[in-house]
Amino acid sequence: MAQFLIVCHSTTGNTRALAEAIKDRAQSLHVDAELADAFDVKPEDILTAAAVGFGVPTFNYHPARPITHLIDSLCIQDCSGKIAVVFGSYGWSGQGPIMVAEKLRALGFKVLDPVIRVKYQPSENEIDGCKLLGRDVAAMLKRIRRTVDLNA
Ligand SMILES: Cc1cc2nc3c(=O)[nH]c(=O)nc-3n(C[C@H](O)[C@H](O)[C@H](O)COP(=O)(O)O)c2cc1C
Repeated sequence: MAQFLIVCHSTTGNTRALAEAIKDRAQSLHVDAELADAFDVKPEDILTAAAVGFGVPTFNYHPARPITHLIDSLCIQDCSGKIAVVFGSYGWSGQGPIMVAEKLRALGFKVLDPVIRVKYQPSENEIDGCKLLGRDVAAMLKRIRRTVDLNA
């Protein structure tokens, strides 16, 4: 799997549009980024990625189940220092991404700000915000790679 794995659950495409923007910007900066549906991702795919994006819409006042199921399966693994970004579309309460970010921090992930929440379909400005997040992840991964190269 990719160096930057973006895992997404999206029923009507709103969260997926955010995920695509993050992935496209990271790829444009020559980062090995891949977008996958949560149903197709295994815990080991997350453990081998250096950075992980979680696209999580809110349903029934909770984060989408396929994403929490995946995160719960990571609980006994060491995720400390792994970079994460969290984002998702919502309709009225929108707590899904916040709850996921808290879970990830408790697991040791370094969750970047901002956790992006978008009401229903993203606007162009909101897509631009996702592109900035993709750029930030790319910059961090490049910095890590440079440090590893210098120490080799
Ligand atoms: C059955 C159902 C339950 C929902 N529950 C919530 C909710 O509790 N809070 C909220 O903010 N939005 C809720 N929504 C709205 C969705 O989060 C919203 O439609 C979102 O854009 C879906 O994103 P997606 O297209 O990526 O799946 C609900 C939508 C459906 C269909």
